[in-house]
Amino acid sequence: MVADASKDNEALVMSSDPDHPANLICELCRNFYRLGWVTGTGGGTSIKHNDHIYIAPSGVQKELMKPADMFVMDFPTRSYLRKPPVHKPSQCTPLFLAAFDRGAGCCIHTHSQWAVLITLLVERDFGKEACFEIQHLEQIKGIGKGRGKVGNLGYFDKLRIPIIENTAQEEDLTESLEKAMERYPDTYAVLVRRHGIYVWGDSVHKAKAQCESLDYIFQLAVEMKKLDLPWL
Ligand SMILES: CSCCC(=O)C(=O)COP(=O)(O)O
Ligand SMILES: [Zn+2]
Repeated sequence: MVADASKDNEALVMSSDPDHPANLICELCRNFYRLGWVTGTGGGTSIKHNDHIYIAPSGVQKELMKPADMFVMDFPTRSYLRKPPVHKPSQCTPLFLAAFDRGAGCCIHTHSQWAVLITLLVERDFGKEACFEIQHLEQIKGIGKGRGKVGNLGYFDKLRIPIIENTAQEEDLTESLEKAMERYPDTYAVLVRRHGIYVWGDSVHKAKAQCESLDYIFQLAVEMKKLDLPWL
């Protein structure tokens, strides 16, 4: 039986376990705010736990969220089990779902300035999907080889992160994000020009570690560009 979303269903989000997804999203977003990843209500995080998707509200200060603010969706039916009446679910929801459809357990969306700068440094190639490419950095080992593949990239592997063009509304990014995921089946991230990045992983731990590794690489790549050092 599917629960009635109009009822509070507080039990779905109230837990003393710090690893409960509703608690984790709040804790992660507080930390991401300090990194400049979810500034001014932008960005966010969603977690899939078994058949439940935990989604933050839209347009709220992500570092101030409480577990009771969380939406809970039933993944197989895409119906809401819990809808806090004062909010709408994140506009990023269809993009998070695209990652969950491909086996992710957590998806992080940041507005990191390093990610945005990378999208400005990689030229738009009309008719072709733009892609950030870099090689020979130790931190590349922080990124998985791809869905269904064991282990992480090696020092001599090339890291490729596709870049899609921004749209007026976040939801309208879904189609191009899905196309980029199909074109780059091994990627765990997609950059959005002049906007930010979506990063996912099999687990919360992996999504967070990959997001941190990528942000480090993007910052380094921007500094390398300033010094005229090659990425490849
Ligand atoms: C200044 S934020 C603009 C919307 C956006 O890009 C975003 O990531 C936030 O979406 P949400 O609906 O989760 O607030
Ligand atoms: Zn955004």
